[in-house]
Amino acid sequence: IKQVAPAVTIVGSDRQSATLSQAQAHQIVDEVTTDFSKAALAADVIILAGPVSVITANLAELATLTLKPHVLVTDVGSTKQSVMRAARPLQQQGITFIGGHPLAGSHKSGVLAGRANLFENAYYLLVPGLADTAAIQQLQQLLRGLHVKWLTVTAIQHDRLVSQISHLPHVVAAALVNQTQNTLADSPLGLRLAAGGFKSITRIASADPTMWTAILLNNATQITSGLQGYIDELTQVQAAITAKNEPAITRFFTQAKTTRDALGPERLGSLPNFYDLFLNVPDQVGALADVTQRLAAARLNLVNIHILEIREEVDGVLQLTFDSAATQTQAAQLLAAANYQIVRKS
Ligand SMILES: NC(=O)c1ccc[n+]([C@@H]2O[C@H](COP(=O)([O-])OP(=O)(O)OC[C@H]3O[C@@H](n4cnc5c(N)ncnc54)[C@H](O)[C@@H]3O)[C@@H](O)[C@H]2O)c1
Ligand SMILES: O=C(O)C(=O)C[C@]1(C(=O)O)C=C[C@@H](O)C=C1
Repeated sequence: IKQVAPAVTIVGSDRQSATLSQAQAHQIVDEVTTDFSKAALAADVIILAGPVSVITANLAELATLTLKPHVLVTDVGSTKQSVMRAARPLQQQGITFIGGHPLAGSHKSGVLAGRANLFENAYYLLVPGLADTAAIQQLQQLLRGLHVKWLTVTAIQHDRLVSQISHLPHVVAAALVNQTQNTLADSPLGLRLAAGGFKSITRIASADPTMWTAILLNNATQITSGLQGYIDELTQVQAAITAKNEPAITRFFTQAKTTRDALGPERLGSLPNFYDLFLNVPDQVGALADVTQRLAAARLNLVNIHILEIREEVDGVLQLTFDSAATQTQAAQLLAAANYQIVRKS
């Protein structure tokens, strides 16, 4: 919002004053307050961004206030049916509410984990409920700096899809970490041996427990049903291993590989027009700075930079994302000439 509409005054409200000071110090917000209702009464647009359980409580509180009649209320919560239910009393007063959910983010939380391009090219799901086209356009106009792909869904569709592609994976990652920790508790090396595979599948186990507890409680039916399907899948492969059923095991992996390969490499959102370069970087102080300085000196514009893996005393893999094939090629030539090993281009 700050980039595209600098004249808008953004008031940040949070229960933690340390969070508010950080947000203000980094000029993410103009004003701060721990008094939610005071901020709400003065607002033209309200974006609720606490854990889902806090969003539903916020909606109940908003219904007790006399808000500006033309206020637009929205949220960014990861579940939508309970949020839309909690918004009903507000809607009954004629206040516009649009459910929202940007489908991107990270396992990090806190105000400094955000960045201006966090949602670039990601899907941003909208559940308009009773909101009209003008209100949806107003929200999209305000958030145009996110450069997202808007998609309208119902709350039921939302919770079903997201339970499978986001909520279930978080449960699986956390369960795997806990089970590994328990199994290797008696081994001094234990988790220290965890290599790339374990780390890639469990990155999201580092996500915020408060946020995820709220999500599981607010999408319980869908998540428990997805979990049952997942348990069934595990039971089938367990039976195939016990029976030494080689074709069944190979089928299990082949089916998964075909589906996963079709998703393409990891990239921002899923727009195909990004060009990635994966290169090995030595585990040395300043390696990252050296790469970015070389690109900057050659005026090669980076869309994103992502450290995929840095293992102690071993090279790490850096994913550099460019917005054109020409920039990608120039960057590859420049870095190869500086003795960086290009692992792959995609
Ligand atoms: N992290 C992600 O990847 C992601 C992506 C899309 C949507 N979401 C959703 O966005 C919302 C925020 O997630 P986040 O990752 O930004 O979390 P976060 O922890 O970074 O931010 C949540 C903020 O809410 C504040 N808060 C908590 N309880 C509060 C209360 N009772 N009153 C006032 N403030 C309170 C916290 O102090 C914190 O500053 C959640 O609903 C989450 O489900 C998260
Ligand atoms: O990439 C991550 O770390 C995330 O967990 C982001 C993620 C997801 O599951 O994809 C998490 C929750 C949100 O509601 C949307 C996005």
